[in-house]
Amino acid sequence: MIRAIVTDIEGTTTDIRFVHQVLFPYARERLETFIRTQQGESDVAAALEALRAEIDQPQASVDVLIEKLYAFMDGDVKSTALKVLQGIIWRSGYENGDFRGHLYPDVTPQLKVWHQQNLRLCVYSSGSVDAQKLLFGYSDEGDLTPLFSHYFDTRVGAKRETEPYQNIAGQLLLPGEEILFLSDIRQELDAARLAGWHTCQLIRDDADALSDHPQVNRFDQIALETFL
Ligand SMILES: CSCCC(=O)C(=O)COP(=O)(O)O
Ligand SMILES: [Mg+2]
Repeated sequence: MIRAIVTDIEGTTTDIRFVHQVLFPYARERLETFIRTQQGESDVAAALEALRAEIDQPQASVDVLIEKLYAFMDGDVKSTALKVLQGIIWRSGYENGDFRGHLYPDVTPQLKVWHQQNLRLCVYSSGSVDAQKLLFGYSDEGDLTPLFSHYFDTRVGAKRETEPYQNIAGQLLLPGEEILFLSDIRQELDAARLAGWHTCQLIRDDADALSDHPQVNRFDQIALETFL
């Protein structure tokens, strides 16, 4: 019996175009000025130290770090440090009303149904936990953060590896067979299944439909009783 649903964001709850055409450019345009002016702030300084550790260059200058961050953005590298910095930059965009978190129209009604049914709802995204809370807190549908009990990002591990799914199950105090993972990416679903989780692939727009995971186009097509 499914007791917790863990959802990905990009391509699952949210249009990839919102992430790649709105969020990523917003952070990219502001990144260099932001780092140069805010590097003394404790959260930014901590992220820059984390980046030095990620690239194994403890003495790296701010210029080197900025260059590395641009390379990561170019390659859509899911660097934890980059994701933390992007999340900090996005806050002003949400707070100023420059954009709101996109959600496919089928997502919020189904999350509310599952919440009513006392299922635990969680997020696992490469975006930082703060960025996840911003997206759902300033969403097209209002503040949805009360629906979620847990948020996980790459600090628990990379989404295409199995260990993070084992860690998340441990934190939820649930066996894998009581957790359903929703994602558009086959390799993430493969990793979750290896941890014993149930899986369901969201096929939105032109997503990769080649997988042996159960597939749906919308959240309201997810029938929990079929995950035995
Ligand atoms: C929290 S919204 C930004 C998502 C993001 O930065 C990203 O890289 C997409 O990751 P996901 O794991 O949701 O596909
Ligand atoms: Mg995704």
